Amino acid sequence: MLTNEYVKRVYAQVEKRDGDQPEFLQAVSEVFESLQPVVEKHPEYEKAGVLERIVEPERVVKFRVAWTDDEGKVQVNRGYRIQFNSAIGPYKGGLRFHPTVNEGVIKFLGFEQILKNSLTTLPMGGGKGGSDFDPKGKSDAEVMRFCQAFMTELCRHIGQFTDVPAGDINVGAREIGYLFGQYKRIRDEYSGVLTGKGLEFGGSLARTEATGYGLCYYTQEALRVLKNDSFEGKTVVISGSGNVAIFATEKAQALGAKVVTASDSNGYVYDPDGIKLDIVKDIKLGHRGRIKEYAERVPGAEYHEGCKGVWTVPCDIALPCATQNEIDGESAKALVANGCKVVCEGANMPSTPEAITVYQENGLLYGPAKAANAGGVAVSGLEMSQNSYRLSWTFEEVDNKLKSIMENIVANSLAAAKEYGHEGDLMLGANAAGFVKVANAMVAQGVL
Ligand SMILES: NC(=O)C1=CN([C@@H]2O[C@H](COP(=O)(O)OP(=O)(O)OC[C@H]3O[C@@H](n4cnc5c(N)ncnc54)[C@H](OP(=O)(O)O)[C@@H]3O)[C@@H](O)[C@H]2O)C=CC1
Ligand SMILES: N=C(CCC(=O)O)C(=O)O
Repeated sequence: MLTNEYVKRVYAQVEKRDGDQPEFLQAVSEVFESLQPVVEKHPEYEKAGVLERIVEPERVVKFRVAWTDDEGKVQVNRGYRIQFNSAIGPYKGGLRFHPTVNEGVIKFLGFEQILKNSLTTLPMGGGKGGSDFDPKGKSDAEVMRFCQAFMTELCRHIGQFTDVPAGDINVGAREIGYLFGQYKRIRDEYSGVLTGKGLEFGGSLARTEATGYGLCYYTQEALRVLKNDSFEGKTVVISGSGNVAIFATEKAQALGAKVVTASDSNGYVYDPDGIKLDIVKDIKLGHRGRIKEYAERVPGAEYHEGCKGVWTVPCDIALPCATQNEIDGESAKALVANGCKVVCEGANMPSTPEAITVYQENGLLYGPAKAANAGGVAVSGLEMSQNSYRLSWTFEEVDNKLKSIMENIVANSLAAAKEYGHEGDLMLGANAAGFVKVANAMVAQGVL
């Protein structure tokens, strides 16, 4: 609940101005609740208007994307790039291609990205972009033509020292390659303007694995510090079967857990013997199939239509890795009833406020997305470092840096939580720790 007058006043402005953007309001509300003890301790932030400024993007770019499909029919989509905050570095954040994309969704993602990027301690500001383009069912040629049309406009606004996009939902290696090629063609510039690039043209080893691996490094460290426990012998429920889910599964299994689920937007599979990741990779990475196929290929595995049921599967640890608001209050209660003690978020904002309340009331270890899934953007930052050095580090070098960054995020979150009177609160600590660095930079740079 908001009680601090400054926080309440600014949030009321956001509600008035952006009332048609529910996901953005949800993201701001959670952060603002955490920041109340911070602004009370730092009156200089109110004097400098930091909250009023941090909730207003520095720039919103919205553009038409016209392209032709394989039948020669003209298609029109909307493109966005929201350059939210550059106080601590160039704008940095993913691109999402999904029919649900609108300005409010990109603003929630971009706002989360500001604090997430700060937590990595790397010099990256916050931004996000994407389009309502749906790659599902499109040919490679159609995806290429869309990406080329999208980048033809976007390239006016980005650059290695200005704004560095990367992947997110439905933007993977294929899309980044097409986007990179078009940027290079138009700007005649060979630079690290995107991350998640192919290894042949400046990509970083371990970037593909980074978000999922980082989620598990974060969870493992939080379990060690707070519960003197680990993944060893635990049953884990994971949602999604894309980039984050696949590599979270891989690392959780490597750390001794049994992962029993995977999902996509049609439904989920439950494998009591443990997910066979090679089969999931073949389905998803090999031929872009549906997760239903897993149950047809694996004896003993069950397929269930609809995604919500995944949260009724008994587990010790839940790692949501699909999309925002996939766990509501009812699903959170089901998790608790079935023994879940840990929820760490791989997806961005996958828990509703009601779900978070259930976690807190039942004493679950809750690792918020902006901290737990920061491994992806962290290795993106390391890709930018390698591009600047014009050299490549080994997988082990990058993976070791990633693990250290994620463990550091746990430590800094807990230190901030203690400083602001909420010892052990990983959500408040992450919001506070991420915010203070950005706020201090905004104060130092003047009112702009
Ligand atoms: N890629 C990255 O570097 C990072 C991603 N994230 C976040 O992680 C989450 C997953 O992203 P990523 O793995 O990259 O994306 P992918 O496109 O690789 O995978 C997304 C997965 O989530 C499922 N999904 C997407 N939308 C919905 C929906 N509305 N309902 C149910 N399932 C859905 C997809 O199923 P289907 O195939 O049927 O659509 C797919 O299995 C997102 O929240 C993203 O913002 C966070 C940090 C970094
Ligand atoms: N989609 C991402 C990754 C962003 C990036 O690597 O720039 C995220 O942090 O949500």
